[in-house]
Amino acid sequence: MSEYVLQMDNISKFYGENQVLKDITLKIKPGEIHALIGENGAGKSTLMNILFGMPVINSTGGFKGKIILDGEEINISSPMKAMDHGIGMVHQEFMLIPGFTVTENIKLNRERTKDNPISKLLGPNLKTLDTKRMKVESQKALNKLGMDIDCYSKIAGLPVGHMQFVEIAREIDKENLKLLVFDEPTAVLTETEADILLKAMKKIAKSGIAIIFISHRLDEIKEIADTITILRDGSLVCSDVSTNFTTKDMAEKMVGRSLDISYSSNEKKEFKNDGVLMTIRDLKVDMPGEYVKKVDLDIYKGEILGIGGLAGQGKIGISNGLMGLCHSSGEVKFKGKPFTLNSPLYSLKNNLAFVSEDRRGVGLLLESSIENNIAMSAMQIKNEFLLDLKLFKLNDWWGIRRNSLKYIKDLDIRCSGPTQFSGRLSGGNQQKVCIARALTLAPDLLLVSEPTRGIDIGAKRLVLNLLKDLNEKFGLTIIMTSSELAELRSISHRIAIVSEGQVQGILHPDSDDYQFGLLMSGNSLDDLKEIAQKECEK
Ligand SMILES: Nc1ncnc2c1ncn2[C@@H]1O[C@H](COP(=O)(O)OP(=O)(O)OP(=O)(O)O)[C@@H](O)[C@H]1O
Repeated sequence: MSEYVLQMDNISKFYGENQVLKDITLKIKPGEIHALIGENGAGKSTLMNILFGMPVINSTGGFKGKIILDGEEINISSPMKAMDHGIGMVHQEFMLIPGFTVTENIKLNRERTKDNPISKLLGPNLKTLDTKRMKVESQKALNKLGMDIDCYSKIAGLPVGHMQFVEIAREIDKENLKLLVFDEPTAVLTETEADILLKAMKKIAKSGIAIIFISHRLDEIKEIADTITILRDGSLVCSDVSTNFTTKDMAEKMVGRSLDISYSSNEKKEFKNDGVLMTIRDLKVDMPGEYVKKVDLDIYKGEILGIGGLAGQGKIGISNGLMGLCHSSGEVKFKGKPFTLNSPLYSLKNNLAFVSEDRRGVGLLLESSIENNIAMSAMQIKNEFLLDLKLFKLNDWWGIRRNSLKYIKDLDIRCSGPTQFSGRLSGGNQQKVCIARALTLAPDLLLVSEPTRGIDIGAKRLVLNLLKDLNEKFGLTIIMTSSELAELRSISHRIAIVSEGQVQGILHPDSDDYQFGLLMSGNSLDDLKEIAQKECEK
């Protein structure tokens, strides 16, 4: 019996001329949580795609090196083969079928069936689906993760956090599972959900299943990983037990230079108040899992308004409602004029731009180039990057190229060039393309939802600094929704906390942690004052 459940020996991979993995060796013991970290584009997903036999590997010339499972060299030519070998993968982007229920997704291709009179007569192909048993088993898998999700709900419409748990439940429901790969599982989760997941991962590892854990959240890696392997530009930087790293060490080894990883609060959080840009009254948004029940807010011209709160409380719904992506009602005024809800086109034409938390669903054309993706909305909405030749219009390729090169540089989009397909970028770099597209619209109000999700620690700072610069230099008004309070605090002028579909209160970013915590758990500003008064009297 081998000491390692998995060995990947001397793995190298080229995409065309570009060598994205250089002689990587990875060794994983049973029951170990092995973190794989590196900047966006370092090669983590490619290494895991090789392990999982993803078609993109074979169709681009295969790879060099050996994969050894339980001491035996194996050939993983497809994801099906990987699953047969007991390798499971929770993908960075969801692989769920939206029109199917939670149970149907968990049990897909592994359905339980039972006999009926016809199947008894004519053979097992005519057996009936055993929905009851499938539901019980799916529920059990979800319970193991500490999640209470209705197994009969359709996937479409579930909050992204819940979708993530369904993906994981599907994997742990498999009987021969030996190794489970988590590719940024907490990127779409709130802090509370992430805590639940980390605990569940520890439980899964304790049962003897090895875990490869890819994450950009270094604190959680420090918390649960036994071993850490760091990749940089396709090369292995080091691999060691986690107790030998501090969070700062990890960050510096990832980027190859010393790095200040603390979020500094915005030095001067004063903005020039040029009046109200948008008033929102009695906003209701019908976003499943993120219902907005009654929101009243004033957005000041030139401010960065942070919106925080726990998952499922409605913070995500506000931007999706204003952008017309979910049915909403209420009275909204923009620049003093009534603003029409429920029309994405109207919102875009009226100079709102949105970077969605769901970059694949609402975001990118994956089979189109980076430069097209960046220019697309401005072409469609504002007729930009088009040469008007009276009878017809031509794409202004030079303008499109120049614009994309600017954002590739400003946002440090790691790519082979502006013509690379967006679908072939790493997840974090896709997020940067979404941001570039929104900025190309030169909006009056930019709504960004979880803008640094899936982005590495160096790039995170870059994106936040960019938002801050746009605000300070050009007076751009920004609404940033985020699950990370530290991130909200670092650039927002005010932070609205949403709980139970309502804004519970608006705090200054330097307010104490406990004040944010109390608002998040449904207390009002009056409750806060009362609690503070009682503390004083003690
Ligand atoms: N299908 C593809 N064709 C060409 N190049 C690709 C393809 N997929 C990935 N790449 C390139 O391979 C490199 C490694 O990408 P990979 O997705 O493995 O990075 P990553 O470390 O997982 O990044 P992230 O943290 O952003 O997910 C990147 O330069 C990327 O542009």
